[in-house]
Amino acid sequence: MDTIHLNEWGFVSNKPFVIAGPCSVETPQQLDATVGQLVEKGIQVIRGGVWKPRTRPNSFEGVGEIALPWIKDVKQKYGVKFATEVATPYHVEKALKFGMDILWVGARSTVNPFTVQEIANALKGVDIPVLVKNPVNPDVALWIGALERLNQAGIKKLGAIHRGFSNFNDHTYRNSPLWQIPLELKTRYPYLPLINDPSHICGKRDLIQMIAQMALDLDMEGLIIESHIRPDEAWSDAAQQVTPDALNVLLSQLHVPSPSAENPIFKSKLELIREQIDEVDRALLATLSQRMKLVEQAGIFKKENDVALFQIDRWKKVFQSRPEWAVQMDLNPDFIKELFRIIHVESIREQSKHMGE
Ligand SMILES: O=C(O)C(=O)C[C@]1(C(=O)O)C=C[C@@H](O)C=C1
Repeated sequence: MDTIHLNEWGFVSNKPFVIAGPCSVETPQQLDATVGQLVEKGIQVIRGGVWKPRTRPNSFEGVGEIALPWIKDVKQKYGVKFATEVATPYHVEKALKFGMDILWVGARSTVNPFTVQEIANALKGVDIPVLVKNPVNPDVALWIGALERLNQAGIKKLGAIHRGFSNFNDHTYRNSPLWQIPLELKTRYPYLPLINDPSHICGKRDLIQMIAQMALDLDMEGLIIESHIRPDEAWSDAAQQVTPDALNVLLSQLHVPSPSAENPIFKSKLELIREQIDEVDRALLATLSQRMKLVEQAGIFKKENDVALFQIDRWKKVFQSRPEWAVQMDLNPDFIKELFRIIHVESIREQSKHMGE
């Protein structure tokens, strides 16, 4: 993708790049008071939903385009940049007409290539930063596809927002963070700015600090956080919004690690540790290879005796004992469970190679 780095967007200097503001623009008074306080705390880029895609009908779906002149007014009054969500070409047209500075594509739009393409077409020839939220489902290809569509339409100031993924039974998060997905995106596109949205991941304000810190520890470039003058009275997402004061405290407590250290002592020590990791990984692979050879032998033996490959009783024992062993060795049992699940699939795949012989 042919993109322009965040530092060259013209208004981003600090790390993290912070976008804050209400979930929804509600009234001119709410907007003015919230933006006024945020500006006092040093926030220069405001977010605010005008059109809100809601899961259920009859929920508050944003005040709509009547908010656009209010936004124009606060932009002028406070000298801030403003970001909002667009989901249709009509939204794009209206947002551009009222001088919106940043647009974002929401998670429910990112899942639909037709919608993304329509938005991209409406943005042809426009030089505006566009941020693409991850799709609601953990599909990195769909996320990349949406970014590519916008990029091919000529949007170069492009960024991604990690807002978490829909889940069924996660009682901790509103949207599970599944950090491996944004990390995969970052691995493939290291220069694409990645902005974390702890408000939508958490769904409640007390976890925001922890998620925001995690995002910075993973070297994400920015944060988009919902802030409202009176969060409990907010017309949408009340539980996850924080006051501008609380936001200020939260931001001041965040620590921004440097992406890599130039200090030569640090570098040589890390190099030493990495050499040891290389050695251990080699031993790990040798052990895995040894295990696979035994599995292969077991497979041939089972085939000779016309016994099924999948041995449920044995497998249950393996699957139960390894996480127990893991605890004794200070390893996370859930990780080991997952690892052995993958190993078992590979064992069966390896053994089934011999089935036709
Ligand atoms: O014990 C066996 O029968 C094996 O083939 C080994 C193994 C394993 O990977 O541990 C593989 C497949 C079976 O379902 C159970 C266990």
